[in-house]
Amino acid sequence: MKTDYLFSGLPIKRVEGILPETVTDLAVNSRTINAGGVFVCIKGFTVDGHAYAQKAVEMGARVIVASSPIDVDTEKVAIVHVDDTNRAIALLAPRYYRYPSKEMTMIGVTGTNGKTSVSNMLHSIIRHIGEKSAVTGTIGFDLDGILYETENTTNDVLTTQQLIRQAADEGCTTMTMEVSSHGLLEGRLSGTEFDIAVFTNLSHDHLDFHGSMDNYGHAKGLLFAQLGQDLERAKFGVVNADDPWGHRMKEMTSYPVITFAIKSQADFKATDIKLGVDGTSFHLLSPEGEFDVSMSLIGEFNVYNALASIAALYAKGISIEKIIGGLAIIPAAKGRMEKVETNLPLTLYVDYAHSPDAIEKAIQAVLPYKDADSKLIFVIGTGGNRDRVKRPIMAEKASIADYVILTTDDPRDEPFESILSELEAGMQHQQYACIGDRELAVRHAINIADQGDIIIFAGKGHEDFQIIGNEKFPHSDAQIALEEAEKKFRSRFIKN
Ligand SMILES: CC(=O)N[C@H]1[C@@H](OP(=O)(O)OP(=O)(O)OC[C@H]2O[C@@H](n3ccc(=O)[nH]c3=O)[C@H](O)[C@@H]2O)O[C@H](CO)[C@@H](O)[C@@H]1O[C@H](C)C(=O)N[C@@H](C)C(=O)N[C@H](CCC(=O)O)C(=O)O
Ligand SMILES: Nc1ncnc2c1ncn2[C@@H]1O[C@H](COP(=O)(O)OP(=O)(O)OP(=O)(O)O)[C@@H](O)[C@H]1O
Repeated sequence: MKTDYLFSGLPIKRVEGILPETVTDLAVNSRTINAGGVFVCIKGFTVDGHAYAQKAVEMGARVIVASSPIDVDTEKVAIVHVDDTNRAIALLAPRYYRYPSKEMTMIGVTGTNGKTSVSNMLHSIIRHIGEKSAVTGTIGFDLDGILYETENTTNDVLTTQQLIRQAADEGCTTMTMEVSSHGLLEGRLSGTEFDIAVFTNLSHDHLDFHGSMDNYGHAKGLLFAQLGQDLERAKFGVVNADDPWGHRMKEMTSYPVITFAIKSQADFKATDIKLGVDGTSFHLLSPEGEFDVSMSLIGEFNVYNALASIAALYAKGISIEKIIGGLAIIPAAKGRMEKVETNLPLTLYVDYAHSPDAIEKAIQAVLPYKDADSKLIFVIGTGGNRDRVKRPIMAEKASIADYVILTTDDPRDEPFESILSELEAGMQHQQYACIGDRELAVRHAINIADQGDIIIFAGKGHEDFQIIGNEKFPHSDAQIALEEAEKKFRSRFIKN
């Protein structure tokens, strides 16, 4: 790319050395920059990228963008001095990738719970009707059926633009992105033009980062504010009218807002909801008339997720018949109330609930189907060195289950004892155990289970690791549970 073009529009304080005519890469990581590239030094939470400028030069960088003094040989490399490198990369990244979000319908999904579930519903339905689609989020980057690992739910601004470019070049008509409040506040979405912004709900989470619910809600609202003011373009907000924050989101955009709800008046409303053990059906009231909807996903929370998806795809211009045709056949997102296949006499679910509201919703999804003489066992852990205020509230919600096993979910550097005692403070009954080692906690759940019991392993979802210290160790709730259950139940209950 022509260097002049890349840097036009960037407020530059001064340039040292000679800028090359063209550059071949744009990077924020000295370890992966290609020769001939521009390295932007980012001050992170852990290290300062300015310390890696020399390494980037050794890798072949031709230009360094910096906001602090750096020690490199300006015979070999040009230094572009700016005030703020975070703002610089936010301007450079979309330009370098040629503003790719303008080439597709971009859908952003935000909210405390349901982002992954709704994003994957949208992606699956779009693919079902025969269009190419991409989605990024907690599970990774799914480029029309091929999954790539990513670091964050909402990636850094450079990765984001690179993934959008990949999706556009692949011919995707739509890209759906899970939008985290961290991502919005840190400007990771700069240069991403969304067409549809979806808000699922807001409840207690991440208060260690945001400080208050008001700040947290405001951060989510940035997605709606960032729809912009170019009212010539057809853009839409989609909000949950049953959530008090739905109205606040509506105030943050000038674009039309479509509402969905179960309890309140809304454009898309579910009535006559039938929650089954193997699926859900409801009657849909919509601006296009009434429809019967059925799907294999369980729990009332998935009715909300389905309504959000129907409203967003309606905003994109897809017919409601086609949308509900797709909904009828889609599987649960990986690790979201996902049933573990087994012919042993137990029902096992792996779930990603790690906020108080999600815990309550996950338990309520199965409680009605439990036999009177069987138990619902709930295994729940929380992360170390993160939001401590939510711990007792998580245990309080988990107490709806008959038996609760309190454990850890990425303890990091925090001792098991402090995590467990803060969880334990919220327990509402005595039927529980505290077991810090998650593997032992999963085995204990199987060992206290009787035939016919239901166990939900919550918090890890799709993840196949446990972070202890700074290291990721392989860990799968489903695999450990099946192994233990085979030992315990196979000989006892399965004849032949
Ligand atoms: C606290 C936080 O936001 N951390 C993010 C941040 O990491 P960091 O600031 O520690 O980065 P750093 O290691 O200091 O590096 C600074 C710079 O030096 C560069 N560097 C570093 C080393 C080197 O050898 N060479 C080099 O050039 C790095 O590439 C980077 O440009 O920048 C990284 C790259 O973009 C992110 O992956 C990382 O997210 C971490 C993994 C994280 O846990 N973030 C959480 C708080 C988060 O953002 N979560 C939300 C989801 C929340 C939800 O559940 O809803 C999310 O969107 O993921
Ligand atoms: N609409 C919803 N309302 C409340 N709880 C939900 C909803 N959808 C899913 N859940 C519960 O929350 C858990 C997490 O769901 P999901 O991964 O879709 O949310 P998320 O917003 O992507 O979460 P995260 O930000 O942690 O990745 C699920 O496993 C389920 O237990």
